[in-house]
Amino acid sequence: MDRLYEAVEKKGHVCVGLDTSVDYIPEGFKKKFSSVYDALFEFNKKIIDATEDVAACFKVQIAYYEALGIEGLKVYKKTIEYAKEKEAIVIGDIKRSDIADTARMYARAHFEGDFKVDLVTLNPYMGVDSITPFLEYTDKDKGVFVLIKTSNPSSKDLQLLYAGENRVYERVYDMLRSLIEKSIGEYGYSPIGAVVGCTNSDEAGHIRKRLKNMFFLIPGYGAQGGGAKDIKNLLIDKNGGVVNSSRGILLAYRKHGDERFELHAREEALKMREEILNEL
Ligand SMILES: O=C(O)c1cc(=O)[nH]c(=O)n1[C@@H]1O[C@H](COP(=O)(O)O)[C@@H](O)[C@H]1O
Repeated sequence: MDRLYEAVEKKGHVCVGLDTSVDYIPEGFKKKFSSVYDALFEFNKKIIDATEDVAACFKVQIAYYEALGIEGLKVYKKTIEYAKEKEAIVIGDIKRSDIADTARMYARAHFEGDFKVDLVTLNPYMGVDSITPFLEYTDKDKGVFVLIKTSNPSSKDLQLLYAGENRVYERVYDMLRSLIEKSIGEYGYSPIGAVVGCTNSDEAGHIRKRLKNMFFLIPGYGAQGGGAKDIKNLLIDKNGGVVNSSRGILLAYRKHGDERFELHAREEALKMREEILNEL
């Protein structure tokens, strides 16, 4: 998390989401390759090349690759490796949750194995023992983002319910608090971060105050309606979070009526960075 904090200081708040659906690849570009998997990897490479100096990190959403089977997972692996070659910080958006022994295998798969990344997203629904196996890697420079208040409309179905005096998402924080407090890094953040969408403007200020020492992964920007104005209340002293945009960046070219996707992705990422900084 310290490295992510430093990346935000250096490059701004943008996290480029590589949720690359094959349908997002321009036809002209796709035609240059004999397989859809090559097209997918080359598309990701060009997006990484075009945005690496603007992006604090990349988030690779595994579902888009899993959906294509083994060959898709090879592209997931190669995409992570390519970003790592560029010394980028990579979040594996895997949203896992399972009993401790199984969680240990997920942790091994995504922190040590073929799909090795710096940070992963976790679903806290199964309780603290589904999270702790991942924390065995925090001394190896790894971290996690736990879903707290997500960006989707149905996040209110469970996360906003009261469990006693506090809402469920606050209880998730309370469940993690002692682990957070014993692992604070150089800039005041734990390797246990929080996913908090920027579509929750009513709760944003309260969430930021309540979730002490958690660095935020903030999705919902652009395609889901979140904007720069929604970010300010989720940050502290202009840092403390990265803001993800996936479709907004990958598909920026479609607004321009040409296929220069890397150029438009870069422009979109620059614009997003600027818009956020202007609000802070
Ligand atoms: O954990 C996430 O990244 C996540 C949490 C959340 O609350 N909402 C959310 O949209 N996401 C992810 O963030 C990305 C959003 O994509 P876009 O809406 O295209 O920018 C997708 O990869 C989602 O899976």
